[in-house]
Amino acid sequence: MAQRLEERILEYVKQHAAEGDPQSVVDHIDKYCSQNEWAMHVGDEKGLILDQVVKETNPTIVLELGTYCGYSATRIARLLKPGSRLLTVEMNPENAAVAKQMIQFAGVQDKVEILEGSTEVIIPSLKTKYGVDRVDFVFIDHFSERYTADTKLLEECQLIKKGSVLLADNVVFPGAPDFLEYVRTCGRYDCTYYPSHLEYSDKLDALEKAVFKGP
Ligand SMILES: O=C(c1ccccc1)c1ccc(O)c(O)c1[N+](=O)[O-]
Ligand SMILES: [Mg+2]
Repeated sequence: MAQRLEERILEYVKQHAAEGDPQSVVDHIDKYCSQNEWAMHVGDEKGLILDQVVKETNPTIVLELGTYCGYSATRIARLLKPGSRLLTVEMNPENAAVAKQMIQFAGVQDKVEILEGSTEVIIPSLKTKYGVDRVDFVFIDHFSERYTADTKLLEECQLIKKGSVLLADNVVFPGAPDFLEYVRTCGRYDCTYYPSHLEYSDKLDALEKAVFKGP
């Protein structure tokens, strides 16, 4: 049996999901993590809200903060139009290695690039090192203590422009009170709150959408 939870999830997907089918990969991760071992993917309930916001945004360039095993990268990439790309940042190299294999198995590797490292280092390098001009959609799902600082960094680096959409996971559990305060009161975002539940749980959680109105 694989030593790490993330490797057990990948093994289950490889043995049971349909290779090249991102929906099958997503469904099997949800099945494993709801029936066998809890893990911190955005999950199926909040995932449907994520799908809806991605579809209404129809982004060309997506940035994800917090790859983990690649569940939401796979979930987002399956909805992206040809020629669009998703850059996802993961600071844990073991998780990045699992995510790389998960994304490859799902067949979305041509749309997804995993950037290993911390957000505070990678965000300022997106323009120079990764050829990014602006990001249309940002899924914020790493440690909630970094949500506000990284949002300010995206503004300062001029990576978000009028109309860019931020969608933050876990604004109720574990909670991101300073992020909610910031985006709701700084005057530069139109915010929408989506109440839901923590993945694979009946604990309350929510997503917050913050559409940038410009500097
Ligand atoms: O922080 C945790 C956490 C806290 C305590 C125990 C386990 C995980 C968490 C919980 C649910 C999430 O959806 C999520 O994205 C995270 N996270 O780390 O980014
Ligand atoms: Mg989360």
